[in-house]
Amino acid sequence: MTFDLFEHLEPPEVVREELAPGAVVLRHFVLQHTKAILAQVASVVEYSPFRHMTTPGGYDMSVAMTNCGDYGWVTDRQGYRYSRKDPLTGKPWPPIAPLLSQLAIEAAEQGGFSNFQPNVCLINRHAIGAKMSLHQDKDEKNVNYPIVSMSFGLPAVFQFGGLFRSDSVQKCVLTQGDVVVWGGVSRLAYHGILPVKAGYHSDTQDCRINLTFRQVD
Ligand SMILES: O=C(O)CCC(=O)C(=O)O
Ligand SMILES: [Fe+2]
Repeated sequence: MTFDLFEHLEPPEVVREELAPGAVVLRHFVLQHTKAILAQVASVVEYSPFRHMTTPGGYDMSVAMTNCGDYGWVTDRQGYRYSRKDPLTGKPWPPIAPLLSQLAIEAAEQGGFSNFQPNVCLINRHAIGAKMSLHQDKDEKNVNYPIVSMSFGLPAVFQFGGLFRSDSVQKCVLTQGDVVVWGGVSRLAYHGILPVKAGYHSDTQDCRINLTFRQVD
């Protein structure tokens, strides 16, 4: 018989924090699914391992990445793009598990976007010190769909700005189970992650895991 310590606990209360028009943080939205989601990440990683990709400018990214879905986001000296095949394995990326798509769709709905059918899940692993500089997610053919981002493990400071790199940014700490949804007039907002501070999390040890769901076409 399996015994789940948390089986009888009430799901945690979801707290909404509006960041900007079309952009919201849903605190704890996927917290109760952490173990199942991280198990799915582990099975993706077995098939398509984490790797440090190279930017078009020739720098290795500090964040290690992999993908699941019909396409995966990749970068190398040739540029940023979506690719049907994992360049490391030469094979298609593993599929997005139904639980992951379902939760991403529900989060998008809570964010006010009811038309979302994700076909890419980019998985980021931030070791201590890893960061993601301010950028726009703009490699998707269709930017009418939102981005849904789920965070696990070590906390990180998420920066969320405006449509220009020079716009001021809001900072918010994302912790395990938090989901950020941005779309509509905020879809092309600049955002990033400050270097992850040293720490230990019992579910992810010395790293942060982030999943961003996208519908690229
Ligand atoms: O790690 C995060 O919270 C954001 C990730 C991100 O912006 C991206 O993968 O494009
Ligand atoms: Fe991004």
